[in-house]
Amino acid sequence: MNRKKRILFIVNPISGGKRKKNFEKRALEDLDLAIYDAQFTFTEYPGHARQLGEQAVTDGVDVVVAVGGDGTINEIASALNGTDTVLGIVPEGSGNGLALYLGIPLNERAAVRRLNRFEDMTIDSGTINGLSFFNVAGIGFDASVSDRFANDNIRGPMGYLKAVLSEISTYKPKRYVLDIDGKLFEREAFLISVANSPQYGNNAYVAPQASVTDGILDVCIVHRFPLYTIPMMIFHLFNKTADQSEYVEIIPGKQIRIEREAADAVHVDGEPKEMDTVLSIAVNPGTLRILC
Ligand SMILES: Nc1ncnc2c1ncn2[C@@H]1O[C@H](COP(=O)(O)OP(=O)(O)OP(=O)(O)O)[C@@H](O)[C@H]1O
Repeated sequence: MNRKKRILFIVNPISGGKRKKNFEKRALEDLDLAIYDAQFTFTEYPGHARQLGEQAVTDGVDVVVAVGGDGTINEIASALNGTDTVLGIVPEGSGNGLALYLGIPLNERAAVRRLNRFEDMTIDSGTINGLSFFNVAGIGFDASVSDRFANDNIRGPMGYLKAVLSEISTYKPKRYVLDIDGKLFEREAFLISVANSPQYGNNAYVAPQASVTDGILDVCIVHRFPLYTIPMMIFHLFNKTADQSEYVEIIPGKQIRIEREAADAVHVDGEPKEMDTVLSIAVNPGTLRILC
């Protein structure tokens, strides 16, 4: 008989603006305890999920479930990346980009029941100046929005809407020099996103053709656009047609170097990080096992 799999749920008590009290009790109603031995823990501070994930790998836990958004997933996936430990997701974030792309239900009970299938796939990851990302990393307007969102007290999709509206009228495009697999591009850009998976979250598709299993990152450059085109830009974003906009250029690549005018914020799966002028980005094919 197969031994039961050890599964650890790491719950972020602030993601998505939901406290997740009694998560353990609810999850145990839906988890198949014939296949899983379950444990639960809550994060207490930023960075804690990564530490708990590293400990779980050391302890030989089979599945570590991120109960949170893309930031929580990033921390745990960074700990599991390159190991045999499998990531599970119960989406409880504000954007839930990776979960939406993988078709993981946003309903908590349905997401827990999905874990019982134990169907896994192996996905690519990216690195940006040594930090791993699994969904999307970006600079320019993107990073300013995630910085503002992180410092605000409203989470959930409304928090993102507020951050976008506060930034959009004042944000000025900046100049960048990009080297994508040896080809040079000089661009003035509103934002540059480097996408492993196609959407930021909330079904906003920045790079509709991106795939987490193709060994390639999609570099999405959004050029300066007139303010009157904003409704059209938003339409493209939510209609999976960003690649058809005249203001958007998408270049696939594996090794990417971006030089900026100054050190500034970068977002890594939606979490703002301060980084140097030069950004070195690469794809790492097939590094993370994930339940889908
Ligand atoms: N106990 C805690 N107190 C404060 N912050 C925490 C705690 N635990 C984790 N965090 C931080 O919470 C932040 C937000 O988490 P997460 O990204 O999962 O949710 P979200 O931003 O609401 O959703 P999404 O990323 O899907 O938009 C992360 O930066 C994480 O490090």
